[in-house]
Amino acid sequence: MIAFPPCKINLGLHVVSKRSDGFHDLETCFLPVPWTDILEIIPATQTSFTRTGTTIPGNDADNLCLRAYQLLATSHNIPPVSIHLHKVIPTGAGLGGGSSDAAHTLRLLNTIFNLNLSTEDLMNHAATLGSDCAFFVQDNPMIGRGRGEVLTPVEVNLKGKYLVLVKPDIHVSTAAAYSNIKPATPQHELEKILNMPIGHWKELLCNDFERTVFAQYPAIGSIKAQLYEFGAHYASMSGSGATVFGIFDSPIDVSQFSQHTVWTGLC
Ligand SMILES: C[C@](O)(CO)[C@H](O)COP(=O)(O)OP(=O)(O)OC[C@H]1O[C@@H](n2ccc(N)nc2=O)[C@H](O)[C@@H]1O
Ligand SMILES: Nc1ncnc2c1ncn2[C@@H]1O[C@H](COP(=O)(O)OP(=O)(O)OP(=O)(O)O)[C@@H](O)[C@H]1O
Repeated sequence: MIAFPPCKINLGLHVVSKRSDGFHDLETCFLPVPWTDILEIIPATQTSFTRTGTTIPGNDADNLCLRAYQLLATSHNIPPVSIHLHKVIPTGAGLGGGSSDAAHTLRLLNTIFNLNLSTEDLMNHAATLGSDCAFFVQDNPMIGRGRGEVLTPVEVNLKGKYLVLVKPDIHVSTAAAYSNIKPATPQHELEKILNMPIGHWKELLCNDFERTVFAQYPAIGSIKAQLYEFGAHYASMSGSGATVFGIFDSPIDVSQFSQHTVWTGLC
Protein backbone atom coordinates (compact mmCIF):
# COMPACT_ATOMS: atom_id res chain seq x y z
CA MET A 1 0.00 0.00 0.00
CA ILE A 2 1.29 3.48 -0.91
CA ALA A 3 0.85 6.88 0.78
CA PHE A 4 1.99 10.38 -0.17
CA PRO A 5 3.03 12.12 3.08
CA PRO A 6 2.69 15.90 2.58
CA CYS A 7 4.70 18.64 4.29
CA LYS A 8 3.40 21.56 6.34
CA ILE A 9 3.97 25.26 6.62
CA ASN A 10 3.29 27.35 9.71
CA LEU A 11 0.94 30.34 9.36
CA GLY A 12 2.05 32.34 12.41
CA LEU A 13 4.15 30.76 15.11
CA HIS A 14 4.35 32.02 18.69
CA VAL A 15 6.60 30.48 21.29
CA VAL A 16 4.47 31.05 24.37
CA SER A 17 6.39 29.56 27.31
CA LYS A 18 9.17 27.19 28.28
CA ARG A 19 7.96 24.02 29.98
CA SER A 20 9.51 21.98 32.77
CA ASP A 21 10.14 19.07 30.31
CA GLY A 22 12.46 21.30 28.24
CA PHE A 23 9.96 21.73 25.38
CA HIS A 24 8.06 24.94 24.63
CA ASP A 25 4.34 25.61 24.42
CA LEU A 26 3.56 27.18 21.10
CA GLU A 27 0.65 28.49 19.09
CA THR A 28 0.64 28.06 15.33
CA CYS A 29 -1.54 27.20 12.36
CA PHE A 30 -0.35 24.10 10.51
CA LEU A 31 -1.26 24.12 6.82
CA PRO A 32 -0.72 20.90 4.82
CA VAL A 33 1.07 21.42 1.48
CA PRO A 34 1.03 18.78 -1.30
CA TRP A 35 4.84 18.63 -1.69
CA THR A 36 5.04 14.96 -0.80
CA ASP A 37 7.28 12.01 -0.12
CA ILE A 38 6.23 8.55 -1.36
CA LEU A 39 5.88 5.79 1.22
CA GLU A 40 5.23 2.13 0.46
CA ILE A 41 4.58 -0.55 3.07
CA ILE A 42 3.96 -4.21 2.30
CA PRO A 43 3.75 -7.24 4.60
CA ALA A 44 7.00 -9.28 4.44
CA THR A 45 8.79 -12.17 6.10
CA GLN A 46 11.38 -9.85 7.62
CA THR A 47 11.22 -6.15 8.48
CA SER A 48 13.33 -3.93 6.24
CA PHE A 49 13.67 -0.23 5.42
CA THR A 50 14.96 1.04 2.08
CA ARG A 51 15.22 4.57 0.78
CA THR A 52 15.66 6.48 -2.47
CA GLY A 53 15.48 10.18 -3.35
CA THR A 54 17.18 12.99 -1.45
CA THR A 55 19.54 12.14 1.41
CA ILE A 56 18.42 12.02 5.04
CA PRO A 57 21.05 12.75 7.70
CA GLY A 58 21.56 10.00 10.29
CA ASN A 59 21.24 6.22 10.18
CA ASP A 60 18.42 4.43 8.40
CA ALA A 61 17.93 2.39 11.58
CA ASP A 62 16.79 5.63 13.29
CA ASN A 63 14.43 6.64 10.49
CA LEU A 64 11.09 7.85 11.81
CA CYS A 65 9.26 5.32 9.56
CA LEU A 66 11.00 2.45 11.34
CA ARG A 67 10.46 4.04 14.73
CA ALA A 68 6.75 4.39 13.95
CA TYR A 69 6.62 0.73 12.87
CA GLN A 70 8.44 -0.39 16.04
CA LEU A 71 5.97 1.55 18.18
CA LEU A 72 2.97 -0.32 16.78
CA ALA A 73 4.85 -3.62 16.49
CA THR A 74 5.43 -3.48 20.26
CA SER A 75 1.94 -2.39 21.28
CA HIS A 76 -0.07 -4.34 18.66
CA ASN A 77 2.08 -7.34 17.82
CA ILE A 78 1.98 -6.70 14.06
CA PRO A 79 3.94 -8.90 11.63
CA PRO A 80 7.12 -7.81 9.75
CA VAL A 81 6.86 -5.32 6.88
CA SER A 82 8.99 -4.00 4.10
CA ILE A 83 9.05 -0.18 4.10
CA HIS A 84 10.29 1.89 1.18
CA LEU A 85 10.56 5.69 1.40
CA HIS A 86 11.19 7.88 -1.62
CA LYS A 87 12.32 11.17 -0.07
CA VAL A 88 11.33 14.39 -1.83
CA ILE A 89 10.57 16.89 0.97
CA PRO A 90 13.76 18.70 2.06
CA THR A 91 14.92 17.42 5.45
CA GLY A 92 15.34 19.58 8.55
CA ALA A 93 13.78 22.47 6.67
CA GLY A 94 10.90 23.50 8.94
CA LEU A 95 8.53 21.49 6.73
CA GLY A 96 7.95 18.53 9.06
CA GLY A 97 8.68 15.92 6.40
CA GLY A 98 10.05 13.33 8.82
CA SER A 99 7.08 13.82 11.13
CA SER A 100 4.73 13.31 8.18
CA ASP A 101 6.48 10.07 7.16
CA ALA A 102 6.11 8.82 10.75
CA ALA A 103 2.40 9.68 10.98
CA HIS A 104 1.70 8.15 7.56
CA THR A 105 3.52 4.97 8.57
CA LEU A 106 1.13 4.68 11.55
CA ARG A 107 -1.85 5.35 9.26
CA LEU A 108 -0.81 2.77 6.68
CA LEU A 109 -0.14 0.10 9.31
CA ASN A 110 -3.54 0.81 10.89
CA THR A 111 -5.19 0.20 7.51
CA ILE A 112 -3.09 -2.76 6.33
CA PHE A 113 -3.49 -4.73 9.57
CA ASN A 114 -7.04 -3.57 10.45
CA LEU A 115 -5.90 -2.33 13.84
CA ASN A 116 -9.02 -0.15 14.23
CA LEU A 117 -7.05 2.59 15.93
CA SER A 118 -9.05 5.82 16.18
CA THR A 119 -7.73 9.17 15.01
CA GLU A 120 -7.14 10.01 18.68
CA ASP A 121 -5.20 6.75 19.26
CA LEU A 122 -3.05 7.48 16.21
CA MET A 123 -2.45 11.07 17.34
CA ASN A 124 -1.37 9.89 20.81
CA HIS A 125 1.11 7.43 19.27
CA ALA A 126 2.31 10.07 16.80
CA ALA A 127 2.94 12.64 19.55
CA THR A 128 5.49 10.29 21.14
CA LEU A 129 7.54 10.39 17.91
CA GLY A 130 7.79 14.18 17.51
CA SER A 131 6.00 17.42 18.33
CA ASP A 132 4.76 17.97 14.76
CA CYS A 133 3.74 14.34 14.17
CA ALA A 134 0.16 14.36 15.50
CA PHE A 135 -0.83 17.03 12.95
CA PHE A 136 -0.08 14.66 10.05
CA VAL A 137 -2.57 12.02 11.26
CA GLN A 138 -5.20 14.14 9.46
CA ASP A 139 -4.24 16.30 6.51
CA ASN A 140 -6.35 19.37 7.39
CA PRO A 141 -5.46 22.89 8.57
CA MET A 142 -5.16 22.90 12.37
CA ILE A 143 -4.30 25.30 15.16
CA GLY A 144 -1.54 23.60 17.15
CA ARG A 145 -0.95 24.37 20.81
CA GLY A 146 0.90 22.63 23.65
CA ARG A 147 4.06 21.11 22.20
CA GLY A 148 2.27 21.18 18.82
CA GLU A 149 0.15 18.09 19.51
CA VAL A 150 -2.98 19.80 20.92
CA LEU A 151 -4.90 20.34 17.69
CA THR A 152 -8.08 22.23 16.78
CA PRO A 153 -9.43 22.29 13.20
CA VAL A 154 -9.45 25.74 11.61
CA GLU A 155 -10.80 27.20 8.33
CA VAL A 156 -8.14 28.85 6.20
CA ASN A 157 -9.51 30.40 3.04
CA LEU A 158 -6.66 30.35 0.52
CA LYS A 159 -8.72 28.87 -2.31
CA GLY A 160 -7.23 29.70 -5.72
CA LYS A 161 -4.03 31.19 -4.24
CA TYR A 162 -0.57 30.01 -5.31
CA LEU A 163 2.13 28.97 -2.91
CA VAL A 164 5.87 29.22 -3.51
CA LEU A 165 8.20 27.42 -1.10
CA VAL A 166 11.90 28.31 -1.24
CA LYS A 167 14.40 26.20 0.68
CA PRO A 168 17.96 27.62 0.71
CA ASP A 169 20.89 25.32 1.41
CA ILE A 170 21.04 26.32 5.09
CA HIS A 171 20.29 24.07 8.04
CA VAL A 172 18.81 25.65 11.17
CA SER A 173 18.82 23.48 14.30
CA THR A 174 15.29 23.37 15.75
CA ALA A 175 16.56 22.88 19.32
CA ALA A 176 18.97 25.83 19.00
CA ALA A 177 16.26 28.03 17.45
CA TYR A 178 13.95 27.35 20.42
CA SER A 179 16.72 28.04 22.93
CA ASN A 180 17.47 31.44 21.30
CA ILE A 181 13.90 32.69 21.79
CA LYS A 182 12.40 34.59 24.70
CA PRO A 183 8.87 33.13 25.09
CA ALA A 184 5.98 35.61 25.28
CA THR A 185 2.18 35.62 25.30
CA PRO A 186 0.77 36.28 21.79
CA GLN A 187 -0.66 39.79 21.36
CA HIS A 188 -3.42 38.86 18.91
CA GLU A 189 -5.75 35.88 18.63
CA LEU A 190 -4.46 33.62 15.83
CA GLU A 191 -7.91 32.43 14.66
CA LYS A 192 -9.04 36.08 14.33
CA ILE A 193 -6.05 37.00 12.16
CA LEU A 194 -6.56 33.95 9.93
CA ASN A 195 -10.17 35.04 9.41
CA MET A 196 -9.10 38.49 8.19
CA PRO A 197 -8.45 39.20 4.50
CA ILE A 198 -4.92 38.11 3.59
CA GLY A 199 -3.86 41.77 3.13
CA HIS A 200 -3.84 42.11 6.95
CA TRP A 201 -1.59 39.12 7.55
CA LYS A 202 1.68 40.91 6.74
CA GLU A 203 1.26 43.19 9.76
CA LEU A 204 -0.28 40.71 12.18
CA LEU A 205 0.79 37.12 11.43
CA CYS A 206 4.32 36.58 12.74
CA ASN A 207 6.75 33.70 13.13
CA ASP A 208 8.68 34.33 16.38
CA PHE A 209 11.73 32.44 15.04
CA GLU A 210 12.32 34.94 12.22
CA ARG A 211 14.06 37.65 14.28
CA THR A 212 16.88 35.47 15.63
CA VAL A 213 17.16 33.17 12.60
CA PHE A 214 17.30 36.08 10.11
CA ALA A 215 19.94 37.79 12.31
CA GLN A 216 22.09 34.65 12.10
CA TYR A 217 21.31 33.83 8.44
CA PRO A 218 20.49 37.08 6.58
CA ALA A 219 20.11 35.10 3.32
CA ILE A 220 16.86 33.59 4.69
CA GLY A 221 15.44 37.05 5.43
CA SER A 222 16.43 38.17 1.92
CA ILE A 223 14.31 35.41 0.38
CA LYS A 224 11.29 36.66 2.33
CA ALA A 225 11.95 40.23 1.10
CA GLN A 226 12.25 38.94 -2.50
CA LEU A 227 8.92 37.10 -2.25
CA TYR A 228 7.28 40.38 -1.24
CA GLU A 229 9.07 42.18 -4.11
CA PHE A 230 7.60 39.60 -6.50
CA GLY A 231 4.10 40.44 -5.28
CA ALA A 232 3.36 38.02 -2.44
CA HIS A 233 0.31 38.90 -0.34
CA TYR A 234 2.05 37.22 2.56
CA ALA A 235 5.49 35.69 3.07
CA SER A 236 7.04 34.01 6.10
CA MET A 237 9.58 31.49 7.25
CA SER A 238 8.10 28.07 8.08
CA GLY A 239 8.82 26.54 11.50
CA SER A 240 12.37 27.20 12.61
CA GLY A 241 13.50 27.51 8.96
CA ALA A 242 15.15 27.57 6.66
CA THR A 243 12.20 27.29 4.20
CA VAL A 244 10.40 30.54 3.35
CA PHE A 245 7.01 30.60 1.62
CA GLY A 246 5.02 33.21 -0.26
CA ILE A 247 1.29 33.31 -1.09
CA PHE A 248 0.39 34.82 -4.49
CA ASP A 249 -2.71 35.46 -6.61
CA SER A 250 -1.16 33.83 -9.68
CA PRO A 251 1.92 31.75 -10.57
CA ILE A 252 5.26 33.60 -10.56
CA ASP A 253 8.46 32.90 -12.49
CA VAL A 254 10.37 30.82 -9.93
CA SER A 255 13.56 30.67 -12.05
CA GLN A 256 14.78 33.64 -9.99
CA PHE A 257 15.14 31.19 -7.09
CA SER A 258 16.95 28.55 -9.16
CA GLN A 259 19.91 28.40 -6.76
CA HIS A 260 17.51 27.06 -4.10
CA THR A 261 15.14 24.09 -3.87
CA VAL A 262 11.69 25.34 -4.89
CA TRP A 263 8.14 23.99 -4.88
CA THR A 264 5.15 25.81 -6.28
CA GLY A 265 1.51 24.91 -6.63
CA LEU A 266 -2.04 25.77 -5.68
CA CYS A 267 -2.84 26.10 -1.95
C1 LIG B 1 9.38 24.45 14.83
C2 LIG B 1 8.29 23.47 14.46
O1 LIG B 1 8.56 22.91 13.17
C3 LIG B 1 6.97 24.23 14.34
O2 LIG B 1 5.98 23.47 13.70
C4 LIG B 1 8.15 22.37 15.48
O3 LIG B 1 7.85 22.87 16.76
C5 LIG B 1 9.32 21.42 15.52
O4 LIG B 1 8.78 20.19 15.80
P1 LIG B 1 9.61 18.82 15.63
O5 LIG B 1 10.61 18.99 14.52
O6 LIG B 1 8.60 17.72 15.55
O7 LIG B 1 10.37 18.83 17.00
P2 LIG B 1 10.84 17.61 17.93
O8 LIG B 1 11.57 16.62 17.08
O9 LIG B 1 9.70 17.15 18.78
O10 LIG B 1 11.86 18.41 18.87
C6 LIG B 1 13.12 18.85 18.45
C7 LIG B 1 13.65 19.82 19.50
O11 LIG B 1 12.97 21.10 19.37
C8 LIG B 1 12.66 21.66 20.64
N1 LIG B 1 11.20 21.84 20.75
C9 LIG B 1 10.36 21.26 19.83
C10 LIG B 1 9.00 21.47 19.91
C11 LIG B 1 8.50 22.28 20.97
N2 LIG B 1 7.20 22.53 21.08
N3 LIG B 1 9.35 22.83 21.88
C12 LIG B 1 10.70 22.63 21.78
O12 LIG B 1 11.46 23.14 22.59
C13 LIG B 1 13.24 20.72 21.67
O13 LIG B 1 14.52 21.20 22.00
C14 LIG B 1 13.38 19.40 20.93
O14 LIG B 1 14.43 18.63 21.42
N1 LIG C 1 11.77 9.92 7.25
C1 LIG C 1 12.52 10.97 7.61
N2 LIG C 1 12.57 12.07 6.83
C2 LIG C 1 13.31 13.15 7.20
N3 LIG C 1 14.05 13.20 8.30
C3 LIG C 1 14.05 12.13 9.11
C4 LIG C 1 13.30 10.98 8.79
N4 LIG C 1 13.49 10.08 9.76
C5 LIG C 1 14.32 10.65 10.65
N5 LIG C 1 14.68 11.87 10.27
C6 LIG C 1 15.54 12.79 11.06
O1 LIG C 1 14.72 13.88 11.51
C7 LIG C 1 15.38 15.13 11.36
C8 LIG C 1 14.33 16.24 11.10
O2 LIG C 1 13.66 15.95 9.92
P1 LIG C 1 12.38 16.74 9.34
O3 LIG C 1 12.54 16.76 7.86
O4 LIG C 1 11.12 16.23 9.89
O5 LIG C 1 12.64 18.19 9.91
P2 LIG C 1 11.64 19.39 9.98
O6 LIG C 1 10.57 19.10 10.98
O7 LIG C 1 11.25 19.83 8.62
O8 LIG C 1 12.60 20.45 10.52
P3 LIG C 1 12.65 21.02 11.94
O9 LIG C 1 12.82 19.85 12.88
O10 LIG C 1 13.86 21.89 11.78
O11 LIG C 1 11.35 21.77 12.10
C9 LIG C 1 16.38 14.92 10.22
O12 LIG C 1 17.54 15.66 10.43
C10 LIG C 1 16.66 13.40 10.22
O13 LIG C 1 17.88 13.11 10.86
